[in-house]
Amino acid sequence: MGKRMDTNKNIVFIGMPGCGKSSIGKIVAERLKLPFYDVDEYIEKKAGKTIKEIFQHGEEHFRRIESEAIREISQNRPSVISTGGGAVKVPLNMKILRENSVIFFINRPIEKILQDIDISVRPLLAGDASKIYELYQERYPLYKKYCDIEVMNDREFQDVVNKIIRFLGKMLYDGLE
Ligand SMILES: Nc1ncnc2c1ncn2[C@@H]1O[C@H](COP(=O)(O)OP(=O)(O)O)[C@@H](O)[C@H]1O
Ligand SMILES: O=C(O)C1=C[C@@H](OP(=O)(O)O)[C@@H](O)[C@H](O)C1
Ligand SMILES: [Mg+2]
Repeated sequence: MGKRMDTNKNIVFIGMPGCGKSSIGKIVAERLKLPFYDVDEYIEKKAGKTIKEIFQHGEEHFRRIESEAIREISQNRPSVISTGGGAVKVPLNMKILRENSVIFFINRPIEKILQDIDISVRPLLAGDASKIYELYQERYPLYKKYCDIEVMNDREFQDVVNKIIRFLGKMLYDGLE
């Protein structure tokens, strides 16, 4: 039997923009009766601006604000945290999260993502949804590298959430290894 899971860990979701992190995170938090933080929402509330407006000052500017938000949110343990799709681009974000979290990679087929999302509110895809394929090539190795567990989101939300909760239960019992 492996090491027991520290029950004080955050539960973090990473994955492509539009893969379901915000929706799934919210349901998992409700089911586990834990506080829920969506990093993008937290940033918008704190800055009083939309993500799109913040991006007008450049991606680097957004990434700095995003890192600060991740650092602040990760201190409220235990919480459920849905990151933005690009959080994995900054190694320090992942160092902070890996110290005190269980990290789930939500993987959703790109075709399904393209069916659902409104690209106008996702600055990196604005004007050209096919950019998502390039993003996927670039980021897939990072999502794999930083996650503890990969979960496919190609069914109903409730099925995916049940799977995540079963994993967490198993971890509590057996540990991560
Ligand atoms: N399993 C699913 N079933 C139905 N719709 C889904 C599913 N997963 C994601 N979606 C839809 O995809 C869109 C993006 O989801 P969201 O939670 O905002 O993703 P993210 O936070 O990863 O960008 C939403 O409209 C959401 O309802
Ligand atoms: O992939 C990215 O770089 C981004 C994803 C967005 O979040 P979602 O993954 O929730 O769409 C948001 O943080 C911002 O537009 C940048
Ligand atoms: Mg989101």
